[in-house]
Amino acid sequence: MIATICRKAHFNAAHRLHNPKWSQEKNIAMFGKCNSPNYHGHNFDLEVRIRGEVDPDTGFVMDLAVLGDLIRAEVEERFDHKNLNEDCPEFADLLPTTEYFVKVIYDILKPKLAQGQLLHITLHETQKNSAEYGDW
Ligand SMILES: Nc1nc2c(c(=O)[nH]1)N=C([C@H](O)[C@H](O)COP(=O)(O)OP(=O)(O)OP(=O)(O)O)CN2
Ligand SMILES: [Zn+2]
Repeated sequence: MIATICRKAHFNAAHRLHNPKWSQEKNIAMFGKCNSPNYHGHNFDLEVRIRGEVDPDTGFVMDLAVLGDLIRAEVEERFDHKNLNEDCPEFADLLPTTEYFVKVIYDILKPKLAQGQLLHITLHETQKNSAEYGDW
């Protein structure tokens, strides 16, 4: 039997949307207040979904407590209370948009999963804005 499990997490981070290849005028025209030079913060809500075979001995796709520990160690420790532009090498050459951030998190977690387990990430930047990336 195949099933999907979901673990939620939460962290805070600051960022600025700024494309260094563009003029200041073009950055402001595209990103508006998100281009503010002194950064701004978001309360990110993360949903990590794993789809795979249910182990008949445990009834688990994966132990959700173990998944929670993995998210804490690999995502929260790395990004919580960080300035994405300044503190995080993942964004040295990448705009810290929700679209890119959700793929960064996917790329961190995917190698940690067991063979055959599928991964789908939803990242809520605000209550209104989110992005998804994954194997389905
Ligand atoms: N496709 C994307 N668009 C935007 C992203 C993004 O990551 N992907 N990010 C932002 C900014 O980070 C911004 O901080 C959030 O924008 P906005 O929706 O304007 O924020 P508000 O919650 O203040 O929205 P209101 O409608 O003004 O309440 C922008 N776009
Ligand atoms: Zn923002």
